[in-house]
Amino acid sequence: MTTPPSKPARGQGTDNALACFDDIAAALKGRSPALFLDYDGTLVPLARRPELAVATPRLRDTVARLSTLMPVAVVSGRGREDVSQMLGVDGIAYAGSHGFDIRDASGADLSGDIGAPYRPALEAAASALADRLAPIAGAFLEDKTYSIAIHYREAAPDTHDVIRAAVDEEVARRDTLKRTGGKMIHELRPDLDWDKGTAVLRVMETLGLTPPDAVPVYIGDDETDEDAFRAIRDSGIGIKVADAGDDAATLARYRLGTPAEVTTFLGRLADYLEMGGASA
Ligand SMILES: O=P(O)(O)OC[C@H]1O[C@H](O[C@H]2O[C@H](CO)[C@@H](O)[C@H](O)[C@H]2O)[C@H](O)[C@@H](O)[C@@H]1O
Repeated sequence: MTTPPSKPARGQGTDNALACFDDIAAALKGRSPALFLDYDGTLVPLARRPELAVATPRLRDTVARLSTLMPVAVVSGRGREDVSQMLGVDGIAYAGSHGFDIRDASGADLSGDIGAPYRPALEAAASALADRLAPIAGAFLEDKTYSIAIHYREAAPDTHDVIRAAVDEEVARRDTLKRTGGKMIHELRPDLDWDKGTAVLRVMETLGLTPPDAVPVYIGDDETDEDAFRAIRDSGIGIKVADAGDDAATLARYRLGTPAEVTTFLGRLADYLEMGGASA
């Protein structure tokens, strides 16, 4: 009788990236790494509300240090300006609204107006949902220009079905939008084949970074980060932030347990690159 495979199968995501640092270093040897970082749940722990998820000075210093050693981009579901202010590191690329709004390290626009035609539908849906959810304590909307988050972390559990139903109804009324999920949020965004994976590839292409000479390293924790893990699966290194008890399947190859562990990993990567470890 064959034993059924244990749950984390797709990309594995079970090997700790710190424990396997030498393997990762070996994969970077003689190549040009580019670093892509999710924000919430990856660089900072999740908090009750978006504005409470603040970056530590140690994280900020480490990302700034890395930005002098290789291209760095933050790829977030947040609005681009919001996430750049929350992290507070200049001279790196920021992709906001799940990649619908990308600026490179010099501030040049890499996404064009791809999301602009969807803005009226997003506004109308946000307005309708704001009215419908107003009576539900703890539910609130976050407008990220090219996506709208509907937060329910602080709403009573017995309201979650009502919130989900309202979101689904407003999406169903607008065939240009779709709903995606997240950690205690629903997201409305343009119904386009465009996601964090597209954003990563766009940044790589713009920087002239072509695998296998270049190797993207992506660190993320959420279901929208799976799009990025998929995009770099054959060319790069995916690291999922999840504790040991999280057995959700992932396309990432490695795992880190917490945002604190991510900061430690990033510091170790900076040490390694500063010592010229990746040079051929
Ligand atoms: O792609 P990310 O950078 O990870 O952004 C994903 C969403 O993160 C934020 O929401 C999440 O973090 C909040 C603060 O910790 C938390 O309260 C919420 O429950 C989480 O879902 C952000 O507010 C969203 O806009 C992002 O899409």
